[in-house]
Amino acid sequence: MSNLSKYHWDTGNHASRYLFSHISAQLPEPDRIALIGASGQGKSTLLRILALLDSPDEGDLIVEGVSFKDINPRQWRMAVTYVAQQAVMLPGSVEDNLRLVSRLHGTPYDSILAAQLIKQLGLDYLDLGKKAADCSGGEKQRISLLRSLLLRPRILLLDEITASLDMNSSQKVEALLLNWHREEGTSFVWVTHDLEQARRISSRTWILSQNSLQDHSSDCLFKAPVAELARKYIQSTEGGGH
Ligand SMILES: Nc1ncnc2c1ncn2[C@@H]1O[C@H](COP(=O)(O)OP(=O)(O)OP(=O)(O)O)[C@@H](O)[C@H]1O
Repeated sequence: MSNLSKYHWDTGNHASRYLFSHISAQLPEPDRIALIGASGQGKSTLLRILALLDSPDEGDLIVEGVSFKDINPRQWRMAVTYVAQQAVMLPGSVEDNLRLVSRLHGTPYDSILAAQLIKQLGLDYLDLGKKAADCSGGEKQRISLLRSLLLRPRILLLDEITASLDMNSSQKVEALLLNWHREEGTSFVWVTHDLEQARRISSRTWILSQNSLQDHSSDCLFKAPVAELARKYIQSTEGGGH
């Protein structure tokens, strides 16, 4: 992304007209990014823009040399896939939900991969014929992740996807995604409020704060004294974008 900006809904009520302003970052090679920042800084909005579910007001997004302006958004979303915090289940069974992705994109349904992922995510007890709407929040979250992985995107945008999971399920998701990154070369940008999780899953950490984006090596960032880290993390609340 290059010089990306999003204006506030209502510029009149804010010190700045920007939710975030002229932010840039590159993924020169497959990478693991944690995206952190105080509530309301625009992390979800940024992920939604990266997936073309919302539009930037300024700037450009480029994947493999192609600007978002020159590509069909559906094709873009096959390569850059957003996994929402509140998983949305489509009508029908769990299996209908998993098959939907291939139906939509005209690709064959990889039932072997689906079975592997179901197991790795600890969902093998689940009856695939069960109505997806009747699943628990944590089950829906994992089904929605699985649905996205079946697309084999280049970049996964993960919005607090372990927020409603117990520790054991959360660890399974982390292990699966780290392994997926290693084996498939998929990059991810993972929004989390859990700094320990950010440290475990990322090689770089982006901090969205005071309308701008800081890019840190996670190794260096998480070696910093806690007070320094907390200052970097929360300075956004001290009269930044709001
Ligand atoms: N153009 C805009 N698009 C999206 N959100 C906007 C816009 N202008 C202002 N906002 C406000 O900015 C905030 C951005 O919310 P968003 O969910 O992106 O933040 P977040 O950093 O993900 O927060 P949280 O950590 O609480 O999930 C919201 O309060 C929203 O109403």
